[in-house]
Amino acid sequence: MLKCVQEVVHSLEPVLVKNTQYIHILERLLEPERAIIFRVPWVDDRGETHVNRGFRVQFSQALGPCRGGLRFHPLMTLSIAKFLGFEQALKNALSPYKLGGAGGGSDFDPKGKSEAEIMRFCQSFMDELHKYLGPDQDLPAEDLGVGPREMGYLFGQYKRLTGHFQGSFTGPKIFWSGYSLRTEATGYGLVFFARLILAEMNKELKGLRCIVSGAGKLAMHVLEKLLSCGAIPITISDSKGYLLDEDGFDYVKISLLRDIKVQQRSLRDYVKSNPRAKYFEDAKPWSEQCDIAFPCASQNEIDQPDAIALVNSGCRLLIEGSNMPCTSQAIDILRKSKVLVAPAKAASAGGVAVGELELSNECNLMQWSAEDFEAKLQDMMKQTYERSLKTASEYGYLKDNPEALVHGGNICAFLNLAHAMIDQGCV
Ligand SMILES: NC(=O)c1ccc[n+]([C@@H]2O[C@H](COP(=O)([O-])OP(=O)(O)OC[C@H]3O[C@@H](n4cnc5c(N)ncnc54)[C@H](O)[C@@H]3O)[C@@H](O)[C@H]2O)c1
Repeated sequence: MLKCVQEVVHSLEPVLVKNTQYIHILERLLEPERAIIFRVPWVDDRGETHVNRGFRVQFSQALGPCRGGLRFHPLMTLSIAKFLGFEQALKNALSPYKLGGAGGGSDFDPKGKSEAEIMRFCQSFMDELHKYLGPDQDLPAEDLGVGPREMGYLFGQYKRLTGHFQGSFTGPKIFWSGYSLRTEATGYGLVFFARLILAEMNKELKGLRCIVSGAGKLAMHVLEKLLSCGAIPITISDSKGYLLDEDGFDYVKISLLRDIKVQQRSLRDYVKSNPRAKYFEDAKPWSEQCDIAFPCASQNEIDQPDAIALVNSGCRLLIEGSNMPCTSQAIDILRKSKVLVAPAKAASAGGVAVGELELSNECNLMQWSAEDFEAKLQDMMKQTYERSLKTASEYGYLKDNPEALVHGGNICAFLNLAHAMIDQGCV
C-alpha cells in the first residue's frame, strides 16, 4: 500500500505545490471509507470444517458506487485489499465512467479444491459480504483466482439473500443472453493500449516480440489479441516457472496452453508436443530478448534484477497488466533507462469499461455483439489514453517523456476525485 501511495504522491507533486488544498484532500482520500474483515467458514468434501478470512475495502465512493475485483489467493491480506482498492479508485476515476473503487477477496486458495468446495466457499463468503453490496453501493468483479465460475456462485448467493436480480455483478454470464467480452476485456484492452502508444511513434505491433507473464485470464487474452495484431508472443509463466516458444504461440498452441491450465498441469507439458520450446523452472521471463513486456501475473513480479534484465533484453515498452507489477527499485531502473511504462490504472481498465457496458440499459436492449463490445472497448481505451496524455502535457510532461502516461494518469484520476470531494464537502 505504502509503495503505491508513494508513487502517486510523486506524480502529484506539481499539483500539490500549486494548490495546498489538495494536500488535505489527499489525506482524506488515503483513508478508505470502509474496510470490512470477516470470517468465512466452510465445509470440505470430507465434512471437515475450515475457516478463511474475507476482506472488502471500499476506498472511495466520491464519484459513484464502488466497483472492484475480488481476489482469492492464499497470500491475500487486508493490506493487499487496501492497495487494490486504492488503485481501483484511481483507475475508475480515470475511466470515462462515474464510479468509486473497492478491492477485496480472501486468503482462500482455490487450487486443488473441488467444484462443490468452491461453490460452498463462495456462498459462505457472500453470506457476510452481501450486507455491504448493492447497485448503489458496491458491486464486485473478477480478479486473481476469481473468474466467471466464482462470480456465478457469488451472484447466485447474493440473489438468494437479497431477493433481487438488479445489481448483477460483472463476470457471471448466467443472466446474459447476448455476448459480453467481460473476461476478455482487460487483456484485449491492454493490447489496444499498446497499439495506441505505438501508433504515436508511427509503429505497429506486427512483428514485435512480446513477453507475457502469468497464464490466467489476463495473460491468455493478451496472447490471443497480440496474435490477431500480428505480434509474436513468446512467453507465459506461472508461480513455478516460465515457458519460452521462440517460434511464437499460435491459436492452436494457445488452445493447448488453456487445456494445460484447466487441467492444472505443469506448463512443462507444452514442450512434449512443441519440442523447440523450453521450460525454465523457478525463473521469470524478463531476460528474454523482446520489444514489449506485458506483466500479467501479480504485484511486485518485477524486482530490480528483473528490471535490469528487461532493459538488457532490449525492452523499450512495458504495459502493466497486473496492478503494481514493479517494485520501487525496479521502477527506478526503468525510469533511468527511459523504458516507457503504461500504468495499469490506464492500460488495464478494459474490464471496468465492459463491466459498465454490460450493466447499461442500451446494451441489454440492443443485445450487442462481440464486435460492438470490442469497438466500444477500443474507444474507451483511446479516451483513457488521450485523457492521461492531455493532463500530462498540462503539467509539463511532453508525450515523448517515458513517464508521461504514469504521471498524467495519476494526476487526472486524482483531480477528478478531488473535485468531487471538494464539491461534496468534508464527508
Ligand atoms: N481479470 C481482470 O479483470 C483484471 C483486471 C485488472 C487487473 N488484473 C490483474 O491481473 C493479474 C492477473 O489476473 P488474472 O485475472 O489473470 O488472474 P488469474 O487467477 O486468472 O491468473 C493469474 C495467473 O498468474 C499466475 N501467477 C500467480 N502468481 C504468480 C507469480 N508469482 N509468478 C508468475 N505467475 C504467477 C497464476 O499461475 C495464474 O496463471 C492480477 O494481478 C490482477 O490483479 C486482472
